Parts: sequence; C-alpha cells; structure tokens
Amino acid sequence: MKTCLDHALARWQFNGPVAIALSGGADSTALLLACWQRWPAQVAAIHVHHGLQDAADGFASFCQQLCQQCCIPLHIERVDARHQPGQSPEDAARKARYGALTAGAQALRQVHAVDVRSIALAQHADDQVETLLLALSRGAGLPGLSAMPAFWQRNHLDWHRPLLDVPGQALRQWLQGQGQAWIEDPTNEDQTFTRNRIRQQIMPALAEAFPTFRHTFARSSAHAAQAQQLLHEVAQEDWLRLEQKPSIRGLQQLSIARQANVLRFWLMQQQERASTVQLQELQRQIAACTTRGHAIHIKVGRGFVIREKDHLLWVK
Ligand SMILES: Nc1ncnc2c1ncn2[C@@H]1O[C@H](COP(=O)(O)OP(=O)(O)OP(=O)(O)O)[C@@H](O)[C@H]1O
Repeated sequence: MKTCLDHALARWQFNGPVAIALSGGADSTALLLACWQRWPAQVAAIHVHHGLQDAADGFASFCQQLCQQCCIPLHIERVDARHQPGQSPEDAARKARYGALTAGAQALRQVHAVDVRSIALAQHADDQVETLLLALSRGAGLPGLSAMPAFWQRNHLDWHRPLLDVPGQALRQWLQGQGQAWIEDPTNEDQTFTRNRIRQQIMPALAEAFPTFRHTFARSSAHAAQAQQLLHEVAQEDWLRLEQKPSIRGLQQLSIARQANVLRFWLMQQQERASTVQLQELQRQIAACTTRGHAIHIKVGRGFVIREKDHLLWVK
C-alpha cells in the first residue's frame, strides 16, 4: 500500500542531483532513505556539524554510517553557530545552517563530483503547523502566517521542502517499517522551548478538536502566502510610482495601508524590519510632516529613519 511519503515524493519535481540536508533525526533520515530508494543515482547528503551540543559528534557519525551503508556521497560541514548578543541561539544556528548547506553543495560538486542543483529539507506537516502557531503567538503579519514555502531559489540553488504534506508520525512509522533507526535529539524533550510545548501540549488537543487541522491550517497558510505575494506586487508598483525613493509627499498621497506596505518594502531593502509600534510612529510623523522644519528621527530595527530634505533616509 502506498504511504503519504510515497505520494509526496511522487508529486515532487526537482532538478537533480539533490542533496538532502541530513541531521540524523527521524525526518531527514526518512527523506534521505526514501529518495535513495527511488532515485539511487541522484541523491547525496550534507550534514552540518554545529558543535553546539555534546551530542553533535554522535549525530555526525550516525550520518556517516548511514551514508556509507547505502554508498550515498556525504559532506560534513563544520560551523561555529555561536549566537551574537541579542540574537536567539536557534536563529543563529538556523542562519549558520543555511550558509553551511550552500557550502556543502559546493563541496559535493568539487570533492565528490556530484553536480548538486537542489537541496531538500525534511520539515513536515506538523512543523508547518508549529511554525504557523508560533507566528500567531508573535502577532505576525502575512509573511509569518504564510509559514514555510515548499520551494525557493537562493545562491544559485533550488531549495525544496517536499514533506510539508506528510505528518511527522507517518515518517517515523515508515522508518520503523524499514527497520531503520534514527537519532532522537535530546533537546526535543526540553519544555523551555516554545516549539516543544506546542508539539507536546497543543498538537494533541488540536488533533482531537479539529481532526483535519494539518490540512486546513496549511490551506490558510497558502492563502496568506498568495495575499502576501499580491502585497509585494502592489509595493513594487507603488515604489516605482515614488520613483524608487521614499519621498514624504509621495508617501502622504498613499492610503495608510499602502503607505505601511511600501514602507515595509523599502525597509526590507535595507535588510530591516520595523515593529508594529515603530511603523505606526513613523506613519504618524509622516502625516505630521507638513512644514519644512519638521524633523523625523525614529528608531527602526538596528538604526534610525530620519528626514533628509523631502525624503526619508535609513541610517545606522
Ligand atoms: N545538523 C543538520 N545538518 C543538516 N541538515 C539539518 C541539520 N539540522 C536540521 N537540518 C535540516 O533542517 C530541517 C529542519 O530542521 P529542524 O531542526 O527543524 O528539524 P530536526 O528536528 O532536526 O529534523 P530531523 O528529524 O530531520 O532531524 C531538517 O529536517 C533537516 O533537513
């Protein structure tokens, strides 16, 4: 009988060869093994050695053994994922991991002669719901509610999440059916992480109250992603109309919603994000800016938005 995993892989299209981001946990072990069974000559693996946990060596040697057994080319990339002051440890580890996976794809090309075009991550349907709930708990806007995309391009690579429709439990059952072990991450039990509390306390309650919640929540995220795409297109049009400069007069002519949308778009270009309160204050000051002498100086992200003649400027 075909499993959800079989169906997900049957629908998945990628430019080969593909490197699986292999942590040694259940999800990426299942993705690697299932891909290798389907496309034995098209699959490689990258493991990122974080050095964050004492267990990191154990994860790396598990990945090494698994890949050796199946003759799958593996690259292990070491990273220093220590976080900067003010940055969350998980955020630092995630950023370091994406850089390391890109470097790993290059190493597979150079050292193993595998011409990797795509990287696949093993996040599944439960991870998607957790991401959406975390976004809701932060009061996120549409970008956060869109949750994780199944496909994007970055650094000349295609990035995929082919398992977003597959429940986590189905992956573990599939591995058990194959007699394949995996490594259980000891931090998954740690209730100080919000994600773990969601997994252990909220997900079972959701399953009881709304049996199809994975599917319907994913549909809501897809609607949010589509609406966000529209907002992005509107921002691009407004930005062109402003002649690609945040002119105060031009901004004043937009509705409050369009103004907020194009301001976020402009700040994104500076790699910055305004909090809701900062954006509201900025808009209040733009509205009040009716005389030559009106100064603007507002903290936004790691810098300030200031008035420079007829325009806004973002400075550090
Ligand atoms: N150390 C790592 N090396 C390579 N890829 C990783 C590593 N850690 C995570 N990934 C990839 O990122 C995905 C999401 O990571 P996350 O930490 O959310 O999940 P995980 O609990 O490690 O998943 P898994 O059950 O696959 O271990 C993983 O499914 C995997 O594809």
